[in-house]
Amino acid sequence: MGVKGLFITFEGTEGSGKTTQVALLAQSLREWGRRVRVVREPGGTPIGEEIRHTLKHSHQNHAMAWETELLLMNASRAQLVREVIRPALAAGEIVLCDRFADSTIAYQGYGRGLDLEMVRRVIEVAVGDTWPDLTLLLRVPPEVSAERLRARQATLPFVRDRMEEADAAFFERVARGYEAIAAADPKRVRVIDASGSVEEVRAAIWREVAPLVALTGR
Ligand SMILES: Nc1ncnc2c1ncn2[C@@H]1O[C@H](COP(=O)(O)OP(=O)(O)O)[C@@H](O)[C@H]1O
Ligand SMILES: Cc1cn([C@H]2C[C@H](O)[C@@H](COP(=O)(O)OP(=O)(O)O)O2)c(=O)[nH]c1=O
Repeated sequence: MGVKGLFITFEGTEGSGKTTQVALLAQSLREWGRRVRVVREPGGTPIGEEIRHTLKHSHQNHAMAWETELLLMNASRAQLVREVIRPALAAGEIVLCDRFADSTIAYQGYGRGLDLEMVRRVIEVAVGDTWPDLTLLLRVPPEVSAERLRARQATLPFVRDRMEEADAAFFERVARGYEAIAAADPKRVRVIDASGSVEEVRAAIWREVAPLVALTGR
């Protein structure tokens, strides 16, 4: 039997540890002999990275409409799905994506307050039936992610930069959105307690991923 591709996405608020855990999971899977492709959103292709730049720097004029933001996120996604994700899956690779469609539902839908049905229709144009096999939602209390971001000395996330009323309420709505997404689709979306050490979180993720990988070959 041939080895089948697997599409795994990572979701969660800024500073929840997604980028750290994507890299660690990629390492574990490669040690297991699987071919792994790591991508991030927005971005992940030359066109997508240009769009990311636009999204990141348009805060300078505070002019971007939320619908524009929605469409740009999904323009980047449409390109990534067709240029990278589908070919990689067809070749039997495991694709790990640092944020995907659920980010749009959480940020543009719940966070910005755009109509959820409209948001879903736009996402559908971008992804078609290329939906993740598994989504790991890294859940941390807001004070933990804030502390991690301070430790990273991160520049503020660009969505927050562009938000004129950069308030905690926006991020509370995003977190609530993620909870609703997880509750609505518990089979695909697995909530990971990401407040522990890097190794603890890594082990919790591996417990979810290993059985799935074993099922898809090798
Ligand atoms: N479990 C953890 N405990 C403590 N610090 C962490 C943990 N996971 C990640 N970090 C650190 O927190 C910061 C944010 O992590 P990162 O992986 O970039 O998160 P995200 O991609 O979700 O924004 C980084 O400096 C990272 O080294
Ligand atoms: C993919 C995606 C990201 N975003 C936002 C979430 C983040 O604030 C930002 C991505 O910035 P990034 O620096 O990659 O965030 P992180 O540190 O969490 O990985 O874009 C959306 O609002 N909608 C989307 O569909």
